[in-house]
Amino acid sequence: MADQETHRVSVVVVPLPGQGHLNQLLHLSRLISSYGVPVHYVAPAAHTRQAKARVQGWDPLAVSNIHFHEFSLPSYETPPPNPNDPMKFPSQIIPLFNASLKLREPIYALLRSLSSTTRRLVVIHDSVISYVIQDVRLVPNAESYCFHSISAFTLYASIWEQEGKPRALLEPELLGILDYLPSNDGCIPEEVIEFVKLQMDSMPNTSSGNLYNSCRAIEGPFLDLLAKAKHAFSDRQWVIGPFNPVVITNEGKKRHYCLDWLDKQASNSVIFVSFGSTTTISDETAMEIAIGLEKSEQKFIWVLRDADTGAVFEGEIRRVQFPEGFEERIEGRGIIVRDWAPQLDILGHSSTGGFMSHCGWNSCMESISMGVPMAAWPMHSDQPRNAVLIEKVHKIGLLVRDWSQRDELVTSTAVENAVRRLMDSAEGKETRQRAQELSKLVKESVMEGGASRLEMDSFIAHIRR
Ligand SMILES: O=c1ccn([C@@H]2O[C@H](COP(=O)(O)OP(=O)(O)O[C@H]3O[C@H](CO)[C@@H](O)[C@H](O)[C@H]3O)[C@@H](O)[C@H]2O)c(=O)[nH]1
Repeated sequence: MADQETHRVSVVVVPLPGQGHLNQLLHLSRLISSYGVPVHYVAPAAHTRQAKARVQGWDPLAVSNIHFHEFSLPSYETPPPNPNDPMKFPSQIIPLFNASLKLREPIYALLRSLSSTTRRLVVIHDSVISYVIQDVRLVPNAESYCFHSISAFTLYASIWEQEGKPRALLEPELLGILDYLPSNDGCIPEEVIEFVKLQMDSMPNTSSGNLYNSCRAIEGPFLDLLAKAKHAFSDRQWVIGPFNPVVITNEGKKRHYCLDWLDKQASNSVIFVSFGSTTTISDETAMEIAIGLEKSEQKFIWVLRDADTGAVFEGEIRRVQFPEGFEERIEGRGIIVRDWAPQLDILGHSSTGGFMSHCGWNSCMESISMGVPMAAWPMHSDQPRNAVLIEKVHKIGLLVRDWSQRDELVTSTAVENAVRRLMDSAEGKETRQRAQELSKLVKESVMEGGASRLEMDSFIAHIRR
């Protein structure tokens, strides 16, 4: 797809420096660069390194037209996560988010210098870091697009609530879904609500459109509602997900040992248990998961790592004490990974038949793309609402624990039951079948002529106009 006219447009992407955000915009950079458009990826140095080291399914070093701009930040506190905090939001990274606001000036300087090298400068920024790109309005040939890192369903639900839950214009089926909305209590601390508000207030009122890492096959009705809703100062939208590759090529990359283990397991026989990059569970909960997995008698890969800190490559790996003899008893049946695991590769492996997840939006999109049904255990942020999309809307997962019971300990019996239901029951089989059907539609949507591919083509044509 090489382009003769790459000099006509350059793209700058600005993620929030957290894994779930860095990852999506790095995948999007790959998609845009595949049209021959140069992309400038802007983040603090450690977080650029993080994004590149962790991305799966392709090699960012092999793509010559993604340029990484690594900025330094003023020093900020990097406390460890607190496993016993009942609020599971990763408060330890708030100092990093606040320090990132200092990127406003260097980003403005970068935009000014790139502005003279291109006819049009396109800035794609995460909605929750709008503050740092607000000077885009001072760059005459620049225009900005807002990327939403969460599901359209969750975004629409919050707009609907802010508007006082109007019912008049909504189809009964959609109202039925919105009526399931779990409370936002316990999702996000006050400090982060204030941080997000600052970002919304900084959003350029000249924003040229909204970009979603979603797919009409997954969230069509909610994307239509968002197109009509007055938010983010623009009614233009492009729905171009999944950003993650749906076919994985890891040529040349060292293979993780758990993939070799998966090669030896039967199709759909392994449950993958992982709670993303922002959740730290208590020793007590880890103990319940251990006992539950053992009692379920199912094969598993369990990623037992603490959430990232603000200094992503520093900090100790916590070791949880397991029940006596646990690790010997599960040998051959289960693997515990204590560091970063190749989640996309694991979900794409034919032996993986279920995913116990916190329902971060990346995890949902990756699981849906790969056709893996979920056992939803939302922890914070948008996750309880994403779980509604998984469990109620598409019926491609079940709940480990309802959000209304978030203050109670999830027992080993609850874990065992969820694992058995998903991996070893008629209900689990039907759930997996639905997940595989949805995956097929999602994969088709990013192929030539598919809905997401056409919208991506249209976005590229629009920025090259
Ligand atoms: O050992 C690991 C752990 C995580 N991942 C990857 O890390 C990403 C995690 O992203 P996500 O599933 O979205 O979870 P969080 O890291 O918790 O993401 C934050 O950001 C998301 C996007 O805004 C939100 O939806 C979440 O609620 C929020 O917690 C995914 O791509 C995973 O594949 C790995 O590859 N290996």
